[in-house]
Amino acid sequence: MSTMGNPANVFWHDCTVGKAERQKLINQQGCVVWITGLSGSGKSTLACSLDRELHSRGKLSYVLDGDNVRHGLNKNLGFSPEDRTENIRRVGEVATLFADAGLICIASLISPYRKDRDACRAMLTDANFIEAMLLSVFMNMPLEVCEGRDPKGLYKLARAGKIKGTAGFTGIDDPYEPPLNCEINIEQKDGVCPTPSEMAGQVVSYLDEKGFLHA
Ligand SMILES: Nc1ncnc2c1ncn2[C@@H]1O[C@H](COP(=O)(O)OS(=O)(=O)O)[C@@H](OP(=O)(O)O)[C@H]1O
Ligand SMILES: Nc1ncnc2c1ncn2[C@@H]1O[C@H](COP(=O)(O)OP(=O)(O)O)[C@@H](O)[C@H]1O
Repeated sequence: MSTMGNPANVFWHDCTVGKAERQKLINQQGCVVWITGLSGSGKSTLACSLDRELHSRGKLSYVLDGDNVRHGLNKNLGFSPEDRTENIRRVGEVATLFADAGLICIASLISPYRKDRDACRAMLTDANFIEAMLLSVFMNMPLEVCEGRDPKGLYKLARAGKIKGTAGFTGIDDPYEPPLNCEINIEQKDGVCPTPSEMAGQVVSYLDEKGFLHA
């Protein structure tokens, strides 16, 4: 099975209910909040906090978390560079469908390679709009902080050379390429990390300011 290009003899079929009508129905604009950062940087924490905050405001959102998606849709993928690229591509495609459905899709993945994140942004850039429908959030936490948290004990395993398979562990022996430009940068101030609700608040303010919270 080839994942490159479009299969032959396959044609696009449009339905009469369009994105604008769906958005009007739920009074919001479909988009993707893409959270990237090292393992332990707080991606899932922010994703859940943001999901809850949007829900409490009557906005429909859905979280695509790397760890969770790897239990189903992407269960055949590992952590080689090729597999990570395919992981991000598939989640990017699913997130694009959710955004087209009118939802605020929160994608939370390490997504370590710039070219893969750029490809997702390109999927979500509509020629009719100046701004992309993807809002990139960088969990800009130092490796020492992430490693200090180590809730799953994976950094410990990585340092001991016990991560199985051919792939390295991100930040230890596999690269993480920080975004060159992101819409939101979450970082510590005076050595203190913002709380989950402060981080979510930062994203909600941005979504509100850009008009995504109304049709
Ligand atoms: N080798 C290696 N490198 C990085 N991460 C690893 C690895 N092996 C397993 N894990 C666990 O997988 C979670 C990251 O999955 P992602 O789909 O977000 O990764 S990626 O975007 O494809 O790089 C990651 O979850 P988070 O800690 O939530 O980031 C880890 O729990
Ligand atoms: N803003 C925060 N302040 C303090 N601890 C946090 C914060 N965000 C996350 N954590 C803690 O850090 C650990 C890793 O968070 P998690 O959201 O699982 O990260 P990731 O999804 O990037 O691996 C968890 O134990 C979580 O409770």
